[in-house]
Amino acid sequence: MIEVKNISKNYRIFERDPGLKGAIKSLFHRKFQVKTAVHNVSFTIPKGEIIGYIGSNGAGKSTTIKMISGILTPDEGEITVNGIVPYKDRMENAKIIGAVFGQRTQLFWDIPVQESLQLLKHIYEIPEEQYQKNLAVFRDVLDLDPLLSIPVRQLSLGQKMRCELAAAFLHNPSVVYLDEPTIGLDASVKIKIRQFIKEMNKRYETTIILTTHDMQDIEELCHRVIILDKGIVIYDGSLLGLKQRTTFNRMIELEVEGDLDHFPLPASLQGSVEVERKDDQKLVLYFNTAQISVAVIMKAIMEAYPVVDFTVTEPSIESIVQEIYEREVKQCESTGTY
Ligand SMILES: Nc1ncnc2c1ncn2[C@@H]1O[C@H](COP(=O)(O)OP(=O)(O)OP(=O)(O)O)[C@@H](O)[C@H]1O
Repeated sequence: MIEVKNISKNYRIFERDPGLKGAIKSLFHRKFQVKTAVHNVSFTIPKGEIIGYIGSNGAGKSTTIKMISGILTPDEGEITVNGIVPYKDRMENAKIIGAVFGQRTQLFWDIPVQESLQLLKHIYEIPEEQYQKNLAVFRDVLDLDPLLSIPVRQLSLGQKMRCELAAAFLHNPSVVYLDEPTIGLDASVKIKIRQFIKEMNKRYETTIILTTHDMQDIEELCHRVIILDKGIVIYDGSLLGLKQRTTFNRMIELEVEGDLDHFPLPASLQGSVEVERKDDQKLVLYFNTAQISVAVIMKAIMEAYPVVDFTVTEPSIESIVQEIYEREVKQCESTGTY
């Protein structure tokens, strides 16, 4: 269980005038700006939950993860991970957590993966039986066999990520932080990695905090999402609830035979749907199922248009998150708060 109560973190960014004169001056008068990366953030994550911690670049996601994993100390507020205060008891905390930080590696660059995993076994004092059992699962789900004898520096990005995940879960941590685990990977590796995360969560009830810009990761892995914007939590709730918050929760893409100019929107749909014209034959209708059903729209459409093809889809989470950001910005502008 992770409990985060009212944490804030500011960074001091030192400023220096250009040139030698500036360098000498800065030795005596250090000017700095204060940047608030995380402001008054609170949440609780029960054991075994996978949460998506999302937000735009610079929103404060990594800073939060660094505080929960004990790398940084919050300026204000409190954190406990399974009862341990991570930044006070780093050694104890390290035993119960695992982490994958996008571009960094915890494997040893020049030695074969298998030997890196052996070293981690000794560092974490993993019993032989547990090590062999976990390795067997990782070899199977992450398809590690062809990679074990290769030094990390010779692996591709996707191959390295599969090994990083094995390293992060090797000691059966109860909490794992995954920072962009699928960034830059091709579709088949992404699928494999998501399967692995699901499998670990199910098998060992591992609590997982996932930061990602890939909304497919969120769709497939998380029931709950926390959205951060400029260091502040702007949404904490279910993925379903997030989808329901959007103005339009469905869209129908439509292709007609002939020119759309000859077919005005049926009067019964006016006011209930928003229309986007793609080209002479293609149209997208946006609407909310709380106001009007797909069946009512389709009946009116079939009567009014010579329909060739149609699809009913949900808007992407990316567009929903974008809408929530924009709503937040407008609210801040109208109240004068930022
Ligand atoms: N070491 C640092 N010194 C000064 N400012 C920092 C430092 N680390 C982060 N920041 C600033 O704090 C803010 C939050 O950064 P953070 O890395 O937590 O965001 P993020 O949500 O993880 O972004 P991204 O999605 O780009 O990784 C940003 O404005 C960033 O410039």
